Amino acid sequence: MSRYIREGDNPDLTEERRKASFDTEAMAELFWGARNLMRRREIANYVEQHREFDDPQPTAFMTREELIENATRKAVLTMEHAEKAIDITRDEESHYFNALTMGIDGNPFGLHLVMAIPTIMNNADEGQQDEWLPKALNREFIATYAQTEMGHGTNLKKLETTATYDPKTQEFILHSPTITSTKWWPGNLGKSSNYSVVMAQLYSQGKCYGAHPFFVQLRDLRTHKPLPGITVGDIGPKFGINTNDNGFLRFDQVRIPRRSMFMKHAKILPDGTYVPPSHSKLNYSAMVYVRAAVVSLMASHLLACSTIAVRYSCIRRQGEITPGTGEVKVLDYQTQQYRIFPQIARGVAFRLSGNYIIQLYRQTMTDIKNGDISAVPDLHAISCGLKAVTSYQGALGLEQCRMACGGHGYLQASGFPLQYTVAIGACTYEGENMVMLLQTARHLIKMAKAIRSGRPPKPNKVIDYLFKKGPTKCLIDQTYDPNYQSVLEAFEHLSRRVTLEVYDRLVQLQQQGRSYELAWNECAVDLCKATRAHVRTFLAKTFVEEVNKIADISLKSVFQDLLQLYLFYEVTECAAGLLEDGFMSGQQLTYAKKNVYDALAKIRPNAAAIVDSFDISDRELQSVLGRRDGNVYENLLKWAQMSPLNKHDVLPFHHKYLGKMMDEARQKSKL
Ligand SMILES: CCCCC/C=C\C/C=C\C/C=C\C/C=C\C/C=C/C(=O)SCCNC(=O)CCNC(=O)[C@H](O)C(C)(C)COP(=O)(O)OP(=O)(O)OC[C@H]1O[C@@H](n2cnc3c(N)ncnc32)[C@H](O)[C@@H]1OP(=O)(O)O
Ligand SMILES: Cc1cc2nc3c(=O)[nH]c(=O)nc-3n(C[C@H](O)[C@H](O)[C@H](O)COP(=O)(O)OP(=O)(O)OC[C@H]3O[C@@H](n4cnc5c(N)ncnc54)[C@H](O)[C@@H]3O)c2cc1C
Repeated sequence: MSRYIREGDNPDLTEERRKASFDTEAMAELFWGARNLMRRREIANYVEQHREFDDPQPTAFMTREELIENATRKAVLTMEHAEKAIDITRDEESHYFNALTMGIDGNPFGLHLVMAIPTIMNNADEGQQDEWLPKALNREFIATYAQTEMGHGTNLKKLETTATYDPKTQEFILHSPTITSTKWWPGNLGKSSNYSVVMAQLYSQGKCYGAHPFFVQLRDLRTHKPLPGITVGDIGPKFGINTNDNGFLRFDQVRIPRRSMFMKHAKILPDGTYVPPSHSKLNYSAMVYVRAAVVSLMASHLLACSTIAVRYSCIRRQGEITPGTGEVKVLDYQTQQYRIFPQIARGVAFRLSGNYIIQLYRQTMTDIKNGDISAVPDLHAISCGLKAVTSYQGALGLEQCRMACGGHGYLQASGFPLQYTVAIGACTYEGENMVMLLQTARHLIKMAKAIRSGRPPKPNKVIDYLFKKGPTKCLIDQTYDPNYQSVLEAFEHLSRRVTLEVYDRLVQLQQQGRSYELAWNECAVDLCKATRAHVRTFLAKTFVEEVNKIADISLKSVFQDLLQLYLFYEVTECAAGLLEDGFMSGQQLTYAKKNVYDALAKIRPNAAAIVDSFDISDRELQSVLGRRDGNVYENLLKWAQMSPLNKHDVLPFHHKYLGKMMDEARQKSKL
């Protein structure tokens, strides 16, 4: 019996769990890996046993100051408990523990862990690492990553903060020369951090060498007051992540020692001589890390929101399908399935590619340490495209889940506002999505040039297919092929065609006299399409490869249903492109649609068990609609009764305004 079934649960949800064709626990093991799943359970138990991690009230009812104080309290507790609760050397355990204890809306250590420590690990030289890393890991300071300025986020070449080297004192002078040079956005900068990685234009011997990272103390270690010459604060409430004190920062001729510059790659010698790095973008590795991590992060958001939507749709009865047979669970409507199940499938696809890209990141960082930088452009290209596509599709998917839950989906109690507002940040941070799509397109255009000139680069799993000659006509038909060769070939065909077409147009525009840059801008929409097609191909192939590795037949069959849905849903999404050149026929599109509908029907009886197997606890979901026990209605009422507005039957200012107005209106009407 499923470990998710307990006495007192909503019977509709129990009925769904009993219907499953597979063992939920075995599926959870397959999804997370046996060891990880066991550790997740142990960590979750640990947190449940320590009630001090509980929020004093739902965070939705807290003011911003209360939110930040609560997050800070829990962050300190988290660090105090970490060594007892988890193996701190295992990232998976840290991420899970942190998510359970601190939630997803931000915490004072967010940027310290995600960007500052990776920058120290990858950009500090040995001496600097010896000095900074133990203190960073030991929480002797909290650092953030200050790069974006009020005037520039994308175009790093135009950052205005300067770091001018003074050989006489062997110091850099940090300065913010204009209002637009104010650092703006860095997470945890406003109030929590006392150190920061600061990106500034490096000047030495009268020459500018471009943006470089510096490690800068911002606040006094004892009083926590900003150091002389430093102005720092919170940028105010935002669309979401209001638990995070995203900040602003200005420097007024602040002097820092020469060794504050990160010197693993580029260096300034004491006399001011600049030593360039082996690759000009090695200083950007923390950004590459977060871009890669976003893919898994989007998987987590999608799987959490589809868990909420599926569970709620199992207990929500509304309307009849066959008149007179009683109200159905809303999950029985095909439209509901069409809204929610593709989000599950995409979540799984993102999880699988997310694992791949993080491994590639780790391998590339190791290679760089050993002096091999050859994988840097490939990692950059695929991580930019994946970050952009998964954050965008993730955002759309979360919104579908919310809308699938009707009015209650619009409540903060649903958990959707928190998930959505956190998730959509990823469309912008770490490189705005259009900009990221265009970065991948740069790489694709190089590949197109190589194809046209008949000189393929050295073999590479991600782009090799571009150099293949695929079928000239789509081979999708009604026969079942577990390798989905014809679908993958269709995606490859679309990617290859769009890439080559936009390359040819770029060349043609230049032949007509446009500069490369102007031609590029005229082709930008299609360049983004090429990236999307390439990323779709990558996600799809990774999904197929991973499903083919599953040994257990009953579990494999569930994954195959999700894969079928994923692939044919993507075919329908890019149908215009496949039909445009006559590669796919209308009949084949009809087959694809039929495959989507068949997959929805196959997934339907397993849906509740599938989302259970993602093993997302109520503590993580923070959702009344997505509760494991399905007891939504009584808990919605309890939740509303906790609203601070309900502390008073009559609001203290009622008689001052509305009461007075109505009294006066009544008086007047009596006259
Ligand atoms: C369940 C799993 C949970 C896991 C949880 C784990 C971690 C948490 C994950 C998520 C984080 C959560 C919270 C954190 C939230 C927010 C943090 C946000 C932080 C930030 O936003 S920091 C600021 C980020 N800013 C940017 O991204 C700026 C974007 N701009 C750029 O990157 C670049 O300027 C540019 C647009 C890419 C262009 O670069 P530029 O310097 O102008 O160079 P060009 O001359 O145009 O290009 C030259 C050449 O270099 C290539 N290039 C560019 N960048 C890179 C790179 N990084 N690596 C390699 N190569 C690069 C470029 O493509 C060009 O190549 P060519 O060969 O074509 O010339
Ligand atoms: C939640 C959140 C957290 C953040 N955390 C941090 C942090 O910790 N540290 C930090 O340093 N920064 C942080 N940022 C800043 C973030 O990295 C930038 O906002 C982001 O890189 C985009 O830059 P921008 O805001 O200057 O947008 P702009 O570059 O001004 O972009 C505006 C619009 O112009 C378009 N555009 C710009 N350039 C191009 C181009 N070359 N081609 C085509 N279109 C273009 C974009 O599509 C975009 O829609 C954060 C931002 C957010 C929202």
